[in-house]
Amino acid sequence: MHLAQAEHVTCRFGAVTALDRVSVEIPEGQFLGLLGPNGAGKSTLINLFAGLRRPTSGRVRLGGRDPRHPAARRHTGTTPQETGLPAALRVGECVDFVAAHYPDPMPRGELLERFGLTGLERRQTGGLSGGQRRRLAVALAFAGRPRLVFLDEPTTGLDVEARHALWEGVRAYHAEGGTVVLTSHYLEEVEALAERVLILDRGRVVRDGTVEDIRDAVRIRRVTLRGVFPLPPLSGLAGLEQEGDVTTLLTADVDALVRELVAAGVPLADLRVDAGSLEDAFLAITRAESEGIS
Ligand SMILES: Nc1ncnc2c1ncn2[C@@H]1O[C@H](COP(=O)(O)OP(=O)(O)OP(=O)(O)O)[C@@H](O)[C@H]1O
Repeated sequence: MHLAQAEHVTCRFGAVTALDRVSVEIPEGQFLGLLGPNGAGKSTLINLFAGLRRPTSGRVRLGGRDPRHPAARRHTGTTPQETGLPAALRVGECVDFVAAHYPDPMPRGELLERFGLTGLERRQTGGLSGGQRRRLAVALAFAGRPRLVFLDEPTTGLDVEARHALWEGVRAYHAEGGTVVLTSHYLEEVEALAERVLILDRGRVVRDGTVEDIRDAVRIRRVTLRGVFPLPPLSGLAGLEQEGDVTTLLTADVDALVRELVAAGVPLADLRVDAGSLEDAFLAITRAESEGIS
């Protein structure tokens, strides 16, 4: 069953087309990573599903209904990119206030524990650190035991420990059958968690598949060499990283690259070839899109 659907959705803001005939179906239980460069339309799509906007054309459905209808959103939790919490309210009061809107909320203690916020019930939200505040905002999306959550950049501004605490909570929710739509600029998080990845670019869906599908579609490989040497001009190079005496070359054609290196007399010390990451594939796809060669 599909919990949420967008059918040929276009959303315009004046002259800007934020979404251009986007269709996507979100089945129950899926962990979907929504990726795209800045301004690709990710937040706009989430806002449509959250019932905050209506599309210029096309149709958006949540549990088979228009998401602007409150009943359609009863089983949905959302953490927008930016959230404001009343500074004078205590953490526990915030949770109780949100939980009161739902028939079967998660017990306060359990919710706070899931997101590493135990012991902060009596703290006013204005006295929380930025990371704690963000985690509370994310936790609130889960207060009503939703079937589907939309998390727009939930880990922005969190340190490593806080990110782990947050992912533990989200992972536990998904392991129990919860459906997650996540946008994040941390692609290694999406790579580790998402079962499906949808890439938007300038309002259009440019890729939709599993992490493996996306990586395989571009077949980017990471070729690593050790040593200090001048690099010759290389054709078909999709990226270059240099750290200390380790050079990493990204390419879709390892054979041709190695031939060029050999021909130029580059010493192939500690040569390693690894599969590219989701981030490598993402950058190759969005670069190709912006150059109009996909
Ligand atoms: N309320 C609005 N008024 C005018 N333009 C808007 C509005 N909301 C979004 N846009 C424009 O629509 C496009 C898509 O924006 P959106 O915020 O959905 O992108 P995004 O993929 O979430 O970007 P980011 O990664 O930067 O958060 C952008 O060009 C943005 O400037």
